[in-house]
Formats: sequence, structure tokens, C-alpha cells
Amino acid sequence: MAMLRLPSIQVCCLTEKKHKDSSSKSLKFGESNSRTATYRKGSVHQERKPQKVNLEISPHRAVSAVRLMRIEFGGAFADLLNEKGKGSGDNEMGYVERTLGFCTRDLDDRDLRLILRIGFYEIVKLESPSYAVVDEETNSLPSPELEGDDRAQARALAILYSHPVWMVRRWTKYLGREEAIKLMMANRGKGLVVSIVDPQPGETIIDCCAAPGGKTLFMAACLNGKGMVTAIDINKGRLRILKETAKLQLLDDVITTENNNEAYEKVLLDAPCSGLGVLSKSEDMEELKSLQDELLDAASILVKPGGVLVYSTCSIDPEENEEREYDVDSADRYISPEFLTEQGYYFSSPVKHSLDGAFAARLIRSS
Ligand SMILES: C[S@@+](CC[C@H](N)C(=O)[O-])C[C@H]1O[C@@H](n2cnc3c(N)ncnc32)[C@H](O)[C@@H]1O
Repeated sequence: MAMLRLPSIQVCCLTEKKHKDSSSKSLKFGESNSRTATYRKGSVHQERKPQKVNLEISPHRAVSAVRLMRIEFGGAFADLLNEKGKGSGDNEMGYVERTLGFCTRDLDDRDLRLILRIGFYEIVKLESPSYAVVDEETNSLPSPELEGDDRAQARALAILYSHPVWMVRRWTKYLGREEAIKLMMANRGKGLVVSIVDPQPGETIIDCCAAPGGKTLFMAACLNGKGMVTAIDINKGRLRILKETAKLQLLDDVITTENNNEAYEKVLLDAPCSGLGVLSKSEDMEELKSLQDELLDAASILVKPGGVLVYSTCSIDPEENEEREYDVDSADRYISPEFLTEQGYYFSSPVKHSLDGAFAARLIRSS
């Protein structure tokens, strides 16, 4: 995707810098049949001081960011990127109000500016998707009303359930609103792991422990009709159900259950874990951990050089998660900081986040 360079601006807030850690050794991460994969290590350094930032962002993030900036500075920023808006008759304030789902004029001016600043920072620097940025505010600001035409209602649902508008429209069209809402609610926790995989149209992705298929379907929907998700699982019965569901959701053209053993750009290993409540005695835990290790080894050889492996569990047990040995690509670009551990993992807990417990590590194969 072409990147756009915007004017340098001075920002005073937390900034992240990614360094390649040259001293870190490349770990062998999965050896089988003489094919080995090594993963590079990244470290995150954080600082609080004013910085001149050269903004280089993708066009869709730029559109959201420029819109926010225009409101704050009363149109001082040239709307370089608003080609879409031009033909639509959209007035900027109206567009943002409809996207936010509430009337910005009701807010105190200082609050409004603060929200916009935070939104701009999250979109540009943290690279959060704009629908997720807007959703952050729903606890403290009025919720959007489900009213108006289909498009307006889809926008409101997108904000309420943190999904992109096009996906809401698609699911509402094919499944009806009630089913679409159920699907989005079920996706909330899963959605974050899928964000870390970051599926892009045209990619080849394999979901190694796919059944019953929540993450497979969500990843497939992100492909927007281009690319392929290969779903495999030891449980063939549940895999058949996944196939049926894919048909119902009209996603069967981008989902296959045949693994032809090629290497993939993205590999998701959503491993069986103690969070599923299947362990009856402590020895079972040892067995489970060695199964997870084996699966991790097997998954790692499916990753193309330069590709991504995401290891996730629905467990909050450190032995199944961060205490394993691997080098990490920080998940900071894909999730909001509240879910990011110091080591760059994703971690959600029922106590802290009112979400199901979950863990994910993002690893990049360097050779
Ligand atoms: C946590 S669940 C996966 C949930 C799924 N990713 C989703 O989002 O709906 C773990 C899955 O791993 C599968 N599994 C267990 N052992 C496996 C193995 N050796 N090979 C492939 N899949 C396995 C189980 O059948 C189970 O469906």
C-alpha cells in the first residue's frame, strides 16, 4: 500500500520507538525435517518528551486523522485526502458526527479538543483502526442511537460492537441484524487476537487449530474477497461445521480446509489450553504444555520467510504463555496499550478488562 507523508508536527506525549536488538540472538524456533525457522527480536523503548514527528501513514488512516485535525484547527489543515468525501456532499462535521454516533456540539470545547487529540494520536502513532479509537469513548459519552437509514444504523452498530462498517453491513444483509450482533459480540475477545494477525486482502493465512471457527471466519471476512484462509483442526466434525458456517456467511470462496503444505504469509496457532477447562489433574497440565510445544514447532515451519506467526491461547496461565521461549514482534501496533504487556504480548483478563482471558504473541520469521 502506498504511504503518504504528512507535514512534520510537534507532539508531546508517549512515543514508541522500535529498535532491532542487534545483541539478541536469533532463536531456532521449530526444527523439523531439516527446515528451520528463526525469529527476530524487537524491543520497545518508551519516552516522554516533545518530539518532531514525521508522519508516514497509510491512506485510510490518513483520511481519519486529517478529518480529526480539520475539526480541531477549524479547517487549517488542507484536506488532501478527502477524495471520497468530495462527491458525497458530506460536510466534515456532519461526517464525523455520524461516524461518532453523537453530536459533538453538545460537548464542552476543551473535552472535544482533548478527544480529538487522543483520537489523532491513536490513529496516527498507535495505528489503531479508527472504529476502535471511536469505541474507546463509548463508556463516557452518549451511545449512538440505532436510527436512520441502513447506512446510519450500520455506522452505529459498528461503533457499538467495534467492527468496520462494511463488515456490519455485509453481515446484517446476509444474517439479519440479530445474528450479526450475536456474531460481533462473540467476536469481541477473538477480534483482538485477529487484529494481531492483521489479515490483509490477498494474503494466504493458515489457522492451525481452527474449529469451531470464530477466528477463521473473522480473518476471512477481513480479506474482502481476496486471498485464502486455510482452516485445519484435528476435530473433523467441528471442521465440517466450520465449512457449513463459511457457506452461510458467503465466505466459502476464501476459506479452504485443504492444507497443501505450502508456506503461508500468516500462521495462527490458537492452541488448546487449560482455559477450556479440560484438565482434571495437575499431570494433565504437563501433557498439555508439551502438546502446545509440538503444535508450535509444527506451526513454525509453515511460515514464509518474513511471514508472521501468532501464538494464542484463551488461558491466563504464564506457563502456557509468556514463559515459553520465543522472540517477539511487539503487538503494540495492533492493540490499545491497556492490553499490551511489557514484553509486547497481548493479554486480556476477566478481572482487568471484563473480557475472556486471552494471550497472544506475534512472531516474525526473519529467515
Ligand atoms: C482453542 S480451540 C480453537 C478455537 C478456534 N481457533 C476458534 O477461534 O474458534 C483449540 C482447537 O485445537 C484443536 N486441536 C487440538 N489438538 C490438535 C492437533 N494436534 N492438531 C490440530 N488441532 C488440534 C481442537 O480440536 C480445538 O478445536
